[in-house]
Amino acid sequence: MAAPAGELFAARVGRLAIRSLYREVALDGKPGLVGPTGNGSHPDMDFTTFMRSLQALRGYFPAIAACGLQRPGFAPLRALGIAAEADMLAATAAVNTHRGAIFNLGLLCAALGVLQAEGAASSAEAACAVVRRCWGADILAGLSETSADAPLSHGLIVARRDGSGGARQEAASGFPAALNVGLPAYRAALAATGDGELAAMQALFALIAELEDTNLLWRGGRAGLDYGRRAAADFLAAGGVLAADWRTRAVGIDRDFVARRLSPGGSADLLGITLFLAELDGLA
Ligand SMILES: CC(C)(COP(=O)(O)OP(=O)(O)OC[C@H]1O[C@@H](n2cnc3c(N)ncnc32)[C@H](O)[C@@H]1O)[C@@H](O)C(=O)NCCC(=O)NCCS
Ligand SMILES: Nc1ncnc2c1ncn2[C@@H]1O[C@H](COP(=O)(O)OP(=O)(O)OP(=O)(O)O)[C@@H](O)[C@H]1O
Repeated sequence: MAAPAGELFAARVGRLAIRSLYREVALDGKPGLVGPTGNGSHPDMDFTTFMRSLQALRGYFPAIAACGLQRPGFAPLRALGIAAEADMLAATAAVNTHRGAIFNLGLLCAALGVLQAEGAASSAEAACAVVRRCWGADILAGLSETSADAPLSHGLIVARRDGSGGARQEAASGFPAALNVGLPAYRAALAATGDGELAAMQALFALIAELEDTNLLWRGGRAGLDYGRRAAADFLAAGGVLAADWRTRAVGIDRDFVARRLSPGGSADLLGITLFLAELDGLA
C-alpha cells in the first residue's frame, strides 16, 4: 500500500534536513569547527561524534515536519525538540553537537508542514516568515524563563551578561542572518564558481562576519566575538573564496581560532540552515 501524502512529505523534508547538516559538518577547513579532518576548538568531539548524532536525529526532522502539518502552537514543537536533544546526548555521550540545529532546523521543518497544510508554495522567505509569525513570541518568551527543568544554558548566561538574543532572537525574527547574509553569499559564490563547497565556505565566512554568535561570545566574550567577526570580514574583503590564496588564509584563521579556543558554532548552524533554505524552492 502506498504511504499517505503527509508521510511522504515529512520524509522528504527530513531527508533534506539531514543532508543539509551533513553538508555543513563535511565541509573541510571551517575555522574552529569540527570537520572530517579536524576537530577545531572542540577537544570533546570529532566527525564521528557528529555522524552518530545525525544518525540519532533521523526520525526527529520528519516527525517535526509532520507535526507542522497540524498547524501546531509552540508547545508540541518544544516537546519534540527536548526529546531530540535527549536522543542526541544519548548518542554522543552527553556532548552537544546539534543543540542549535535541533532548534533552528526543527522550527523550519515544522514551518514547511504549516505551508503544506495551507496549500502555500514552499520558499526560503515563506518558511522563515511562518516561524516568525506562528511561534516568534513564544520563542522570545524563553529568553526570560528559568526554572528547575530549564536550567541556565550558555546562551542564557550570555544573553544576560552580554545582552545578546542569540539563537532565540534569530529564529523569532525569521532567520534574517540566513536569509539576508548566508543565502545571498551562497548563491553569488555558487554562480561565480559552480562549486557548492566553495559557496558554502563563502556563506560561512559571511555569517561569521555578521552574526552575534553566542558560541563565540561564550568562549571569548565581546573581545572574542569581535576578533572572530573581524577575521571573517578581512577574509571576505580579500576576495573570500574567489581569491587565489583563500585556502592559506582560511588555514591561518583556523589556527588563530583554535589558539584562542574560539568556535563559531552558531554560524555553523546557520550555514546548515542556509543550505536547507537554498534547496527549498520547488520542494513541495
Ligand atoms: C533555544 C535553544 C537553541 C537554546 O538556546 P540557548 O542559547 O539557551 O542555549 P545554548 O547556548 O546551549 O545553544 C544555542 C545554540 O544555538 C546556536 N547559536 C548560537 N548563536 C546563534 C545565533 N545568533 N543564531 C542562531 N543560532 C545560534 C549555537 O549552535 C548554540 O549551540 C534550544 O536548544 C532550546 O531551548 N531548546 C529547548 C527545546 C525547544 O524550545 N525547542 C523549540 C522547538 S524545536
Ligand atoms: N561543525 C561544527 N563543529 C562544532 N560545533 C558546531 C558545528 N556545527 C554546529 N555546531 C554548534 O556548536 C555547538 C557546540 O559548541 P560548544 O561546544 O561551544 O557548546 P557548549 O557545549 O554549549 O559549550 P562549551 O564546549 O564552550 O563549554 C553545537 O550546539 C552546535 O550546534
